[in-house]
Amino acid sequence: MGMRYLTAGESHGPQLTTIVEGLPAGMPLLLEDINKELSRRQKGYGRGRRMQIEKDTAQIVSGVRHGYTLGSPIALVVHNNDWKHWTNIMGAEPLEEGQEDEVKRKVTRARPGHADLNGAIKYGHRDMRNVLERSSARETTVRVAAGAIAKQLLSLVGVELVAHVVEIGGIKANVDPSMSFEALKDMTENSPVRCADPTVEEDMKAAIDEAKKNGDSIGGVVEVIAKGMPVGVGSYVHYDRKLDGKLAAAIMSINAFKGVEIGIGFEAARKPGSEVHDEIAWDQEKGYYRKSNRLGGFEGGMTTGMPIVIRGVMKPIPTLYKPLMSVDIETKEPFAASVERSDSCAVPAAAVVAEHAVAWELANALIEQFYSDRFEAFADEIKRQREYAREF
Ligand SMILES: Cc1cc2nc3c(=O)[nH]c(=O)nc-3n(C[C@H](O)[C@H](O)[C@H](O)COP(=O)(O)O)c2cc1C
Ligand SMILES: C=C(O[C@@H]1CC(C(=O)O)=C[C@@H](OP(=O)(O)O)[C@H]1O)C(=O)O
Repeated sequence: MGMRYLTAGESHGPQLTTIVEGLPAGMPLLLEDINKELSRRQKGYGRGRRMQIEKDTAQIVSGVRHGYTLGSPIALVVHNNDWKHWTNIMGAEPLEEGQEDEVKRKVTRARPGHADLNGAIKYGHRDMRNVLERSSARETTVRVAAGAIAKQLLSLVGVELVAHVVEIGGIKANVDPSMSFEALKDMTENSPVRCADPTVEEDMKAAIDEAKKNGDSIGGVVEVIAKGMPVGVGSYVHYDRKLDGKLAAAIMSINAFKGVEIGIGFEAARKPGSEVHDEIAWDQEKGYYRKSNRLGGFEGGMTTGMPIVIRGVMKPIPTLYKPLMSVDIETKEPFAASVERSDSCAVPAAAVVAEHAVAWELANALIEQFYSDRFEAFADEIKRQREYAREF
C-alpha cells in the first residue's frame, strides 16, 4: 500500500489542514524543511495583495516526535492570517437573526475560467462563495506542505528535484539545456525564475506589469526535473500503475494547468524515431544509461534512471480586472465581471507547486515498491535495487 494525503480548508477559513498517511517510522523530519518550501511558494513577481497578508508557516500537530516520523498519520496545519477579516462571512455557525446584512452579499456572478458556475450548478450553491473558497489555489499551500515531506523522503534516498520557469507570457527563459542539474538547483534556490540572460527576467516582469496595467493576466510554462530515481519504478503491466501517467495527472490537477509534456513531449510528433528514442549504454560506474534523455526519464511507464523531465502549461489567471462578459445567476442578466483582488501572474509559485506535486508521486511510487514500516529498511531496499540494476 502506498501513501495518501487529504487536504481540507477554505481560502478564507481559519486554516488549511493536511493529513499524510503511510510514511515509514524513523524518518528525520524538521518543521523548517516544510516552512522553507512554503515560503518559496509565496514568492514571485505578479502576485496580488493576499500574499502580503499571509506568511505561511506550518504547525505539525501529530505523527512526528523529536524530529522523527512515528509511522502514525502526520497532520499539518497552516493558519490563514486573512481569516480575521472573514470570520463573519466564513463562520461555521448558522447566522443569527439580522446578521445576514452584516455578511457580504452572495456571490452570484460567475467568473469565466474559474470553477464558479460549474461548481454552483453541480453542488446546488446559489452563493458561489461556497465554490470559490475551495476551488481557490490557496489549497496548494498544504499540497506543498505534503510534498515537502515527500521531498525530504526523496532526498534521504538520493532523489533531488528542481523546478524552474520555462516561459512567462511567451517570453522564454532560455536556460542552457546543457547546464548541470546542480548548477540549475543552485541558480533557482531563491527563485524558480532564472533566465540565461538576466535582462529577460526584467522583460518578464515588464510583461506582467503590462498585463496588470491592461487589467489582464498572463500564464506560462514550468519545468520540474527529478534526478536520482532508481530504474524500474512504476510499471507497464497495467494502465494505472504507469508512473508517467500519475505524474501527468498530478500536474494537471494543479489549478490553472492545461497541458503536460514529458521529455521533448509534443516535439516528438514532429521528429523521426531516430531523433526521439535514446540509445542505451552501460558502464561500470553508472550501470545502464541512455546517451540522451529525450524521453524524459520514462519508457513503458517506468523510470529509466535518467532524470525525469516534466513540463506543465499554466493558463493566465482567470480573474481579470478587464472584465469578460458573464451571467448573473440571480437575474440571468449579462454583466461585465469586476474584481477586488487577484494575482496577475502566479507562474513562479506554480513551479514550486508542480515540484511538490511531482515529489509526492515519486515518493509514493518508491513507498509502493520498496515499503517497510521502518525508514532505514526502506532506504536499504532502494540501495539494493540500485546495485542490482547496475549489475543486471
Ligand atoms: C499559485 C496559484 C495562484 C492562483 N491565483 C489565482 C488568482 O489570484 N485569481 C484567480 O482567479 N485564479 C488564480 N489561480 C487559478 C485558479 O485557481 C484556477 O484557474 C481555478 O481554480 C479554476 O481551475 P482551472 O483553471 O484548473 O480550470 C491561481 C492558481 C495557482 C496555481
Ligand atoms: C491565497 C492564495 O492564492 C489565491 C488563489 C486564488 C484563486 O482563485 O485560485 C485567488 C486569490 O485569493 P484571494 O481572493 O484571497 O486574493 C489568490 O491570492 C495562495 O496562493 O496562497
